[in-house]
Amino acid sequence: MSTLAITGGRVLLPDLRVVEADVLVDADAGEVLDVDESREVAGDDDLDASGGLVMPGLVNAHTHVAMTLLRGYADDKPLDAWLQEDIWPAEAEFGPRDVRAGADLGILEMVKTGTTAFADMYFHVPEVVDAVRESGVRARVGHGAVTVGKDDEGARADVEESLDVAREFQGAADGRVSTALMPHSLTTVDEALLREAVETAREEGIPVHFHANETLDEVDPIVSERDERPLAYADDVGMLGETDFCAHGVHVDDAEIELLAERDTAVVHCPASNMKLASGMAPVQAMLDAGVTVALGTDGAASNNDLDAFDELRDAAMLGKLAADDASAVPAEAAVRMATEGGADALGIPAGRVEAGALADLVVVDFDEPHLTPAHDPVSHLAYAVTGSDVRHTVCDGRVLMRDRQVLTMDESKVLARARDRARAVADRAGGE
Ligand SMILES: N[C@@H](CCSC[C@H]1O[C@@H](n2cnc3c(=O)[nH]cnc32)[C@H](O)[C@@H]1O)C(=O)O
Ligand SMILES: [Zn+2]
Repeated sequence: MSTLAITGGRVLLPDLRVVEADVLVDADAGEVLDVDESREVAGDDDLDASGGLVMPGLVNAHTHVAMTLLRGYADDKPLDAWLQEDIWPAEAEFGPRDVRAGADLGILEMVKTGTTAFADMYFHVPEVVDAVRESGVRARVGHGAVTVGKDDEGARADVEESLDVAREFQGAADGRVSTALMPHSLTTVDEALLREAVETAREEGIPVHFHANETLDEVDPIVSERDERPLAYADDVGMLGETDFCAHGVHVDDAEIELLAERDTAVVHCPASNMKLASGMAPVQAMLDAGVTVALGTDGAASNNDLDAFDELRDAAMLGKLAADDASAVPAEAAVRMATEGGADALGIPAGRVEAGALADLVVVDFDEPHLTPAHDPVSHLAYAVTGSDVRHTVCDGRVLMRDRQVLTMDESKVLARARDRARAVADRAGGE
């Protein structure tokens, strides 16, 4: 067994207490062996955490990672117009190599800003899997299926591709890749095809991930056509299981919140995307009060416009107060839990906590910075003052991916150059800016 010791720092424990301790990791099994307050650990390799805080790697539980190529491509529009007029025409120009370049760029950004696991809904998924494999991060991936605007054959093929991808890549990259059936949303996938695919997913034990109740433009037609709330429809289709997770949950009523809690279906809150597209404010404190598992997601880089999960943490704590009209809503501890164990729960991975037996998905945040001084309460800083650029080391599955801000598994300048070239060519083909 080879071991990694993370020494000299403080450690964020699962109960959110912060103690002086070293962390010993089994680098082969990718697991935390010990959190040692006596500071007597020694490992085959050592990461210096002095002046820093060892904490769980953040989980970005909803993104479209290759959309980094469209960062800043189209801003300042509502969801529907933004997707139809700008994003979908540009994405129609994406080939596999574009998705790979965008995925590499997004993963590089996430590793540098302390995210160790993410959920990704996109297309050309084999490219995303390769990017995950080579970079060393962890992800639950899926093919986003859309049937609107397609003929019967094309619609069925897209939904089948989503099932096929989920079957094929489950367990890839030494188990760091898991999968889900990913119907895009309740309004963009045909009902009969949706029911059939979800039934198959249930039989085969495949989780389901989808966009839900993001905007009123999406909720209102369902309510008027079906005379039921979107999540009642989703429940009837069978996509609110305990391994399932939906993104957004902005416009949910009390009965839908109850349903999510009863079914143990996680909601991925995406505050920056919801603000930028003016989608609305998710009732996060009400969901937490009802016992819903809430995770955090950046959504794609084109509606954020970065993949820094620490930004998301801060936005969640801020927007949660505004939504509840209560400054005590979504306190720092709740936001930190959403970004760590909430995300791990949504993705179904035993991470998000620094304790023996958990996955060794860890980051070290530098606290020796002007904007983090003094540190009366480190958890407050994590929610309100830390940014992704404060991350010193990133470890995933027991392997050091970034040491002293140097990413070891990717060639940073090459990734940036390739992404710039690919993004420019996509924009040219799409006739954009
Ligand atoms: N197979 C589909 C692709 C779906 S991938 C998932 C899609 O979600 C889109 N997307 C990104 N952000 C959001 C959002 O906030 N709400 C809904 N869709 C989004 C993204 O641009 C991407 O097209 C097709 O052939 O069109
Ligand atoms: Zn999305």
